[in-house]
Amino acid sequence: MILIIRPGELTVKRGATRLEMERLLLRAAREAAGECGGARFRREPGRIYAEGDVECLKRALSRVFGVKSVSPAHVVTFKEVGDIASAAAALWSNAAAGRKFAVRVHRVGDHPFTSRDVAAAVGAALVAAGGTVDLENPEVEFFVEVRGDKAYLYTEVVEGPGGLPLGSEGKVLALVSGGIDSPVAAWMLMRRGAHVDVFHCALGGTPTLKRSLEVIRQLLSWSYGYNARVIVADCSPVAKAIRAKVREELWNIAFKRALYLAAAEAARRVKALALATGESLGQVSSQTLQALAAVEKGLDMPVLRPLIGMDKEEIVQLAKRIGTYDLSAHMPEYCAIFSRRPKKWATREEVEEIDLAVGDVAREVASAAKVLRKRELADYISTLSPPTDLEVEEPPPDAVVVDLRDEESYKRWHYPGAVRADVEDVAKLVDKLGRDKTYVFYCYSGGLSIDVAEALRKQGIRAYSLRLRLDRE
Ligand SMILES: Nc1ncnc2c1ncn2[C@@H]1O[C@H](COP(=O)(O)OP(=O)(O)OP(=O)(O)O)[C@@H](O)[C@H]1O
Repeated sequence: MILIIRPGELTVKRGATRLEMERLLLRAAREAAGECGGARFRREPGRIYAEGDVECLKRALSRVFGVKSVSPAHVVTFKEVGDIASAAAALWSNAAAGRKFAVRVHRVGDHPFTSRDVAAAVGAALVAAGGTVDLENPEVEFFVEVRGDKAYLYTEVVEGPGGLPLGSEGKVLALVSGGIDSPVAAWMLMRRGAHVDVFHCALGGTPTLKRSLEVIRQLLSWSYGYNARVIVADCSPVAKAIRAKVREELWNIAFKRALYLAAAEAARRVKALALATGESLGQVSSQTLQALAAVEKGLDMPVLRPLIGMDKEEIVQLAKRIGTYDLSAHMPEYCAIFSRRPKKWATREEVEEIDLAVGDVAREVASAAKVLRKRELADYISTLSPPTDLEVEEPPPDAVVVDLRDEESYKRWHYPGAVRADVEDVAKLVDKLGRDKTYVFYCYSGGLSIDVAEALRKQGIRAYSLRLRLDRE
């Protein structure tokens, strides 16, 4: 058995561009094949063949950008059409017996016979085995590709991602949050051949960071042929500056602006030519045209938004294909700078005001950010754990105990003296009750309360997570 790899768009390129793209495709294919213990590759015009663990190679190579499709195939060296028909009969008689089938033939090169001759000979052999020809509505399709003195026989065509080989375009820095959209945006640019590095702005605690990095790891499992960089910035100083210096109605826009400024700084560090985000027009209030125009004002590099015209459902479908959807959909969402009454746009003066308040701190968090490589990510994630003294069995005396569960659960039972708050309102609660108090949080499983407590600690507030194990009834 052998794997046929069909390159996509690069086959319309010519000359040096084509050669370079083929080289990049092969480099990516070699890395993908590494997951299967390696492979031997052979090139022919318009085709690549791989030999090795073909089932495994099928899965790995159908995830390589620039690949249109792959097929595991049997190779037959023939002298005449009859050899192809006998090989087909040996392989497919059982599959054809009692079923409607079609034989599809493709032929490249000079032969004393036509494609139709091959189809007729193979068809006759399979009819003899008990099958019926039905070219319009077959239950099973048999493919034969004749090239030179070889015929490739296969039944399966697995679609690849298409696009262009990674590295055939320049470098982009993608802003990836761990939510559903931004990994899809990054993937779409990878598919167009860009080398994509990732910028992540960490706002919560260790559980959120771990999950976001898992999303990024899954995204970068597609980055064959490029050891992408992941830039992780601790953005709690940005959140703190926004809360202290910016009017609440502008918080959302201020955060986005700070993100863009930080990412632009990081992009200069890694020599990326453009930023990319997962914004799509009108999806949420901060994604109006006016808000997008405001947050990118004066940036000295383009902001690419590959999802701009897509519906949420289309984005979700792609996220499922990429494998990030399940990880993204279960992210706990703690946001230190969530406003319930956000402005949908900002004037030039307001953007200038925001820049004064957060510009320096945004650039600082980017300069201080940790830069990891794709291949180090798994080890790095496994080393992450929240501060050891974050979880307590009992609240310290005089602590404010905060229940982060829903109202009904709170009514049924709550820790004696606890107040209830939605996670979005925690920061406001702390502002109201005082930043000098001690806070103890609990939720259903401990994930969210650890996250909230850790995020508050980064802002200089004494905070803990109560070790309670409560089931959501
Ligand atoms: N913490 C973060 N780190 C890096 N980039 C971020 C972060 N938060 C948001 N972004 C970027 O800003 C874009 C818009 O964010 P916003 O929260 O408005 O939208 P979203 O639809 O929730 O996006 P996503 O599903 O990607 O989180 C995201 O798609 C992403 O590119």
